[in-house]
Amino acid sequence: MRKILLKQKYKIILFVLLSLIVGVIDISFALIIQLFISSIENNDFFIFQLSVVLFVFFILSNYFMTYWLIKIQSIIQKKIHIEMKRRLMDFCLYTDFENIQKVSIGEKINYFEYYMDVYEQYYLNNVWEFIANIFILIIGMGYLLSVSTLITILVLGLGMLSLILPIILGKIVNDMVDKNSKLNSEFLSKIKEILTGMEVIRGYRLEKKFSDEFTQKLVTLEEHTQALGITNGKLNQLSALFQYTIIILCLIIAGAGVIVGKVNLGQLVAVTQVSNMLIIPMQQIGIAVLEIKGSKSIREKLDNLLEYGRKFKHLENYNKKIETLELKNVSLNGDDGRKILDNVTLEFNDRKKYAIIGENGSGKSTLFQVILGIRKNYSGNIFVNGECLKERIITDISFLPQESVIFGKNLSENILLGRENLREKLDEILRRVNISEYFFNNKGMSEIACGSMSGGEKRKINIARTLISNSSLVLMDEFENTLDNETKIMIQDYILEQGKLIICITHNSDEEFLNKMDEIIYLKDGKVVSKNEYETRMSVGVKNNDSSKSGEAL
Ligand SMILES: Nc1ncnc2c1ncn2[C@@H]1O[C@H](COP(=O)(O)OP(=O)(O)OP(=O)(O)O)[C@@H](O)[C@H]1O
Repeated sequence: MRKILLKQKYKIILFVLLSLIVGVIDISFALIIQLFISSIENNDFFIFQLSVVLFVFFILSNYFMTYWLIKIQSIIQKKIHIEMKRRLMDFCLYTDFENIQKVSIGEKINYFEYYMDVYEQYYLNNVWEFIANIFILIIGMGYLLSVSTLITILVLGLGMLSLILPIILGKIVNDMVDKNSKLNSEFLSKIKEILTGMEVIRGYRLEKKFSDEFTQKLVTLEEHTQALGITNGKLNQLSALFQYTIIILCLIIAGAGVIVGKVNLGQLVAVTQVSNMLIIPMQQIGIAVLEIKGSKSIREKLDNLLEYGRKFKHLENYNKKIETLELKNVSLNGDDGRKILDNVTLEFNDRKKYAIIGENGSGKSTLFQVILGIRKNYSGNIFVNGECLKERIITDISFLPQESVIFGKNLSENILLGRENLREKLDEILRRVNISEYFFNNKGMSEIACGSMSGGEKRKINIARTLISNSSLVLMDEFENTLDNETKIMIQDYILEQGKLIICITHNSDEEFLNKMDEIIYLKDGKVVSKNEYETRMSVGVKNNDSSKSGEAL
C-alpha cells in the first residue's frame, strides 16, 4: 500500500503545501477581524477600508485554495482507488487457488466494498484531515501565544484532552470496525447462497426459512452498524462539550483581560475565533488518529491481498508447445494437513489420450489444478518438455472445468472468449458438439443468449470452448456430465480424433471409449495405484487396453 501512496508523492506534496496555505488563510480571518474591530475602536477609516478589502480577499482566496485542496485530494483518491481495486482483482485472478478457496464469497466482495470503504473513510480521509489540521493548529497556536500565554495553555490543555480521549477509546472502535467487516461478509455470503440456490430453495418451499435467515443477518449487521455509529456519535458529542467549554473559558479570560485593560476588543474577538478554530482541528486530529488506528487490521489484510496480487501476477508464462508433461513425486496437503495428492509420478506425451479414474475426493480435480498452475503449493516437480515448471505457468493449455461456466454473453462470445482467430472454426465445432440445431431457429450466434440454456446445452458450450482451441494440451474434467447419450458418443469420438495431448477425468465414459485411450490412470486417496489394486477396492469393471502402461504410471 505504501508503494501505491509513493506513486502519488508529488501530488501528496502539493496537497501538503495547499493545506499549509489554507491553514494560513483560515487563521488570517481572525487577524482581519482584529484589524476591523480595532479600526472601529480607533475611528480609523483607512484601516476600516483595508480590512473590508482583506475580507473580500479572504473570501476569494479561501474559496480558490479550498477548491484546489479538494480537487488534488480527489485526484489522489481516484488514482489510489483505481490502483487498489485493480490489484485486488489481480489477487483474485492470479493468486494461488488455496488462498481464494479459503475465503467466502462475501469476504471477496467485501474486499471491493467494505474494505475499500474502511480504507477510504477511516484511513485516507483521516490522513487528509490530519495533514490539513496540523497546519491550522501550529499557525493558530503561534497567534494565541502572541496574545496570551494563559489562553494558549488553556486551549492546549483542554484540546489535548479531546485529542487523547478518542485515542484511549480506540480499542473499542477498532474491535467494532473488525466485527462489522465480519458481519458484512456473512451477510453478503448469505445473499450469494440464496441467489445461487434459488431453485432448491423454491423447490423445497424454503422461501420463509431463507427469508428469515437473511433478515436475521441483515438485522445483526444493521444493529452493529448502528452501535458503531452511536459510539462515533458519543465521541463527537464529547468533543463538542470540550469545544463549548474552551470557547466559554476563553471568552471569560479574554473578557477579564479587556476589563483590566491588558487585551483590546479586537484581540478578544480574534482570540475567541482562533481558539474555536483550534479546538476543531485538535478534535479532528484525535478522531483521525482513532479512526486510522481503527482501520489497522483491515489495512493489514488489504496490504496482504495487494502484495499477493503483485507477486502472483509475475509468474512467468511458458509458451512453448507441450511435447511431454511429467509429474515427479508431486504431493499436496490440504489445510487440515491431509494429503490430497500423495507422491504422484506420471508422464504424459504429445498426441496421446489419457483417462483419470478415481472415486469422489481422490484428488483428480486437484491434480488438474496443479497442472494448470492455479495451485502452486505442492512439493515435488512438474516438468514440461524436460523443463521445470516452478514459478511458471503453461499457456498452451485448454481446460474444461467440472461445472459449466457461462459468462452471460452470447453463444459465440462464450465459446471464443475473445480468441477471434478461432472464429472460422465455430461452425465446425458447433456441429461436433451437437449444438447446430440453434441455427435452425434462424438466429445468428451472436443473438443467442446463454444464460437460460439447459445444463446439457451449457455443457456443450463449455466443451466447444475447450476443443476449439489450438492448444497442444487439453484437460477435461468430467466432460460427460449432463450430456445426453448421443452427444456423449459424438464428443468421445471427437476427443479420440484430436491430434493433441488430452487428459480426461471421467466417471461415466463408455468402456469402448476408455479402451481406446492410450492409458488409464487410477487415483485412490491422492495416490496413483495399479488397475488391479483399484479394482479390488472399487470393483470397477473397466478394462485397460494395456495394463503394463498403467503400471508405468506408478
Ligand atoms: N484446500 C483444501 N483443504 C483441505 N482439503 C481440500 C482442499 N482442497 C481440496 N480438498 C479435499 O481434497 C480432496 C480431493 O478433491 P478433488 O476435488 O481433487 O477430488 P476429485 O477426485 O476431483 O473428486 P470428484 O470426483 O468428486 O470431483 C477432497 O476430499 C477435498 O475435500
